Amino acid sequence: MAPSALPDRPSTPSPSLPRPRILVPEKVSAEGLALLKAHYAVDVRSGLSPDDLLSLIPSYHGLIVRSETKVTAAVLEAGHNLRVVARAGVGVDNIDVAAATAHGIVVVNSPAGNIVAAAEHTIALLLAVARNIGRADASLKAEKWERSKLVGVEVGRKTLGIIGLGKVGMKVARMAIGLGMRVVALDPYASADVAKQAGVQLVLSLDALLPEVDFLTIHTPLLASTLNLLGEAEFKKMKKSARVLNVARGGVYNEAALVRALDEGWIAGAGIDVFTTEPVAEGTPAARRLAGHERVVATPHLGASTVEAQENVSMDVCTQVLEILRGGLPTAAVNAPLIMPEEYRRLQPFVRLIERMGGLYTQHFAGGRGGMVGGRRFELVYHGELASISNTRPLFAALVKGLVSPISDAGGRDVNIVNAGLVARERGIAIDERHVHDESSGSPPTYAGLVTLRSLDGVGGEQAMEGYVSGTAIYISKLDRFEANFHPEGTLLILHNYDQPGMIGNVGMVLGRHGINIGSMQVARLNREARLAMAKTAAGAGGLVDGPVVEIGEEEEKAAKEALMIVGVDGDVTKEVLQELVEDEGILNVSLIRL
Ligand SMILES: NC(=O)C1=CN([C@@H]2O[C@H](COP(=O)(O)OP(=O)(O)OC[C@H]3O[C@@H](n4cnc5c(N)ncnc54)[C@H](O)[C@@H]3O)[C@@H](O)[C@H]2O)C=CC1
Ligand SMILES: O=C(O)C(=O)COP(=O)(O)O
Repeated sequence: MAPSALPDRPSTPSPSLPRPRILVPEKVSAEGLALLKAHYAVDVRSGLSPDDLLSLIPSYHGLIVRSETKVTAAVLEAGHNLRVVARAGVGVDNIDVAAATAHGIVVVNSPAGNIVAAAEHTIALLLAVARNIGRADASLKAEKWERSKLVGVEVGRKTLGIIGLGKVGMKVARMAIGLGMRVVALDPYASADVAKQAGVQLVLSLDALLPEVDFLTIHTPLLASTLNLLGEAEFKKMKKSARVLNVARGGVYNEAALVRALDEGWIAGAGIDVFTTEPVAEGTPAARRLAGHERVVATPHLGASTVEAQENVSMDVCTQVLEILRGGLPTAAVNAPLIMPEEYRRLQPFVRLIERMGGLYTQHFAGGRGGMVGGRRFELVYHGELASISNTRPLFAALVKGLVSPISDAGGRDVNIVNAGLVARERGIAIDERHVHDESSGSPPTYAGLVTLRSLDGVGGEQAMEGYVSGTAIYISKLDRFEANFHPEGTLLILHNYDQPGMIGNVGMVLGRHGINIGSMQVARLNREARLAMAKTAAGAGGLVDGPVVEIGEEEEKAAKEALMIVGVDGDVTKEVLQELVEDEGILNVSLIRL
């Protein structure tokens, strides 16, 4: 997702708006931060206490953390400007994701940036535990020479058990097979085919796994279902010579039980990188005893701490933060519909188009009044290329965001793709989606994809709008009964007027008097169906419904010449300006649209 592929949003915020601010309370690699520093104010502040974080967070729009910062519900509540929390790594157990979702804050991570590092660290601990590397090093530094006390075991031809055969687990499996080990794994969600191809034997229960293994490693996330997955009963089922590893999360092995298993000799040793409470020195007695145990090789959560992994995760998350703060979509959102990078380029212009259509609906048809959007039923119809897209969740969410953003009073916080579904339900907005594959259905062949938005129970009958994407540019091609072709962008005045001489000049004069610059102007005329309907009504009035000669009265003639004037403006359009415009001869109404 190169920034150059981004649509036409400004690459830096407008100078009149305060620069968005990003807080980085942990060590995050400079490569990614440099990307952000070009656009935003980035404050790297390590060593913050939880109270410091709470008091600082209200002025930040983005927060980038690793595993040390606890992003609690209180922090998310206090961060009323926050739009994104980025985890420069994999595990998000230090972030209250549910609270972030409720507040409409996107949580992103780097799902693959550090898996090699984590797998290699696991292998490092495996060999260190097998060959007593930690004790040997300490002993030699204490000027001892204890060769006979430090005899190890080989890993080749031994059995490694893996719990959690995901990205890290699978990498560890391949490396272990490379070391000549037999690998057995337990993961109820793993693909049997993938496991088989990698030469890993899947088992179905802990009971089948534990008595078999010489080494055991866990690579699951910390979840309610994995907390204390192994306790005293499980350690007792293992061989006395077995050694266990943990480069996933503290708590999957019950720490007190593991200490007891080592003390009592139920197992022979452990290699531990992660603890229930970190840093360990300030942690629980069990965590401290584990780290200090002579049969344990302990490292201070170093699994992801390689130069390469830190560069990867930093680039991954900073690119997403940049994108989100520009109004774009993340590629690895933990709490939002996931858009794969290959889908991103294709969907992004449509997401923008549909969001703008929603904004246009609320501000033009509903006049910015929330009551006219809430409780409504909409139909979103995808034509052309768009009709073949099966994952339309981002498009659906974009419509909700567009409809609700202009009337959102959620403390000024933007509605985004994370909380859009929730917001729609709260406001009683229903959206039906329809895919129209028929090319002859009205989709002009040059359009990459056409979208129709209808309000099915709009006041005064059905209201419809059409838009399309060409390249990365977006256009509105129909607004109710009018054929248009304008970019739904910036500040627009949409004037509904009689199509008579002098209209453009008058509007120009009013705006000029108020120092408002016109950036673009377009006249949208009634579409064919509207003109035909008009003619039929007129003919009906004259009693000549299907007759060749249609007598059109003065009023009908005027109505047949209705048009929309779409004026792109720079500068502030006040209520007074709108009033003056609407008082102009020939203007039926005016709406001010900010997109
Ligand atoms: N120590 C460190 O610095 C690092 C730690 N990690 C941690 O490693 C863990 C794994 O990361 P990934 O492989 O990227 O995650 P992943 O999501 O790719 O894999 C996790 C696997 O665990 C499996 N699983 C879930 N519940 C299970 C259960 N009850 N029994 C058996 N299997 C279960 C899932 O099916 C999945 O295949 C995460 O907790 C992550 O935070 C990751 C990177 C660095
Ligand atoms: O990515 C993960 O899940 C990790 O545990 C890495 O943690 P860290 O970023 O090194 O604090």
